[in-house]
Amino acid sequence: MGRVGVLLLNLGGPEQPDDVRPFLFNLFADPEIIRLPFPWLQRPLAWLISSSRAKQSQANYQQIGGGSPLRRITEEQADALKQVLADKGTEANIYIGMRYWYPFTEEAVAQIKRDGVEKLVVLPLYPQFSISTSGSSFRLLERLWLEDPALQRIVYTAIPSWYERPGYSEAMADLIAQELDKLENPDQAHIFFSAHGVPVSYVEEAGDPYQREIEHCTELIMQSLNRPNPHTLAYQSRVGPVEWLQPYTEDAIEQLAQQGVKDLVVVPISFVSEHIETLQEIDIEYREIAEEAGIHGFHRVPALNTHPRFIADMADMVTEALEAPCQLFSDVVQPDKKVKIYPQERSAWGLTPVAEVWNGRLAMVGFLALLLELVSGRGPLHFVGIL
Ligand SMILES: C=CC1=C(C)c2cc3[nH]c(cc4nc(cc5[nH]c(cc1n2)c(C)c5CCC(=O)O)C(CCC(=O)O)=C4C)c(C)c3C=C
Ligand SMILES: [Fe+2]
Ligand SMILES: [Fe+2]
Repeated sequence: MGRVGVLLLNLGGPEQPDDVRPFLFNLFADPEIIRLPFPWLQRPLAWLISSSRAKQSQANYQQIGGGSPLRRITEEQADALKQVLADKGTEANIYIGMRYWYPFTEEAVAQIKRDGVEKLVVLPLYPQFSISTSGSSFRLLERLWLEDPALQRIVYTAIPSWYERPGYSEAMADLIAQELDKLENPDQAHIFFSAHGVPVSYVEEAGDPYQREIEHCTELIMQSLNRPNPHTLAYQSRVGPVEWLQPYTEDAIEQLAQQGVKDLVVVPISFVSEHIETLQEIDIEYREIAEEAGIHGFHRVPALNTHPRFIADMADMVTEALEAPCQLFSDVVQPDKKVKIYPQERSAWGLTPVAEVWNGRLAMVGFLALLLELVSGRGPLHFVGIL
């Protein structure tokens, strides 16, 4: 078959306090995370937001030991996957490509080239597709491939999302069942799926399939679980002033408290490893909200990490992908290609929706320029090298 590689894609996380600000800068400099009409504004804005957010974010990471455990857990997953693949007769090198921190995707791709990999499976560690996660990594890889003829010789296939695999929903159901069975009245507990949110505009304007996939995913897990418990889906980790997918996790918790729910079993479903948003946001912030609202039985289902059923399923997914027709980055970067990114209409004079959108954008640019100058003492023209 030739030399086989598996590239695991992930977000990355700061490993120590000093990493937090540059990590945040990398994240906000990504146009798939903040969608701006003017590319030149991306880096000044990323600098502004990362600078203003760094302190709070550092304090959050401090609550979980100072840094993210994401790299360590992803390396454990990679080792476990390599072993299970070898047991099945497939010798493969596993590479980790993080989007916003070490080991960066670019480093992983350079290593893949040095190792002479001939057949590559690109597997994002996000069960559901979002343009802000897997989509962003695929777009980066698409660019690296376009720029490098050596990479173009590698036969690769990219897996856009995989939450529908029975191995995944069974592993999730197993973890939920274990948590329920610790309770005095397991059937009365409310199962609370908390997915990472995205801005509504990603779904409604850019055609992100994320919300649809998350909703389908929770239904499949409930079917695998096959228990009578009521369940709710809500979205966490909102950032910034725009509207994100609703209901928001904090509001949904308060509503369930008002309905008299006593035991809440929280299931994080957008991600397969423990990270800041499970260990700090759910375990500390949302627990506090629940307790203040009167829910004293707050329980959290652990992330899959190296759950054997999950790792075995990942190994199956890799061997199946090696046999199946290849999916190129251009096929998976934006699944719903027919959707227009920005509202389009014929140009016309007057206060049309397009004019209103542009008025809003220009006002935002003016406001940000002012803010930038206030915080840094330097105007936006400095940042683009004009002054
Ligand atoms: C501002 C927009 C953001 C979007 C859209 C977004 C989508 C998104 N993110 C994850 C998973 C993770 N995000 C993590 C950290 C993180 N994400 C954002 C912003 C957006 N995410 C910020 C500002 C941060 C930094 C942390 C903070 O300051 O609050 C992480 C954590 C990595 C770690 O350090 O452990 C994960 C994981 C998904 C799945 C997703 C959309 C589907
Ligand atoms: Fe995020
Ligand atoms: Fe957060």
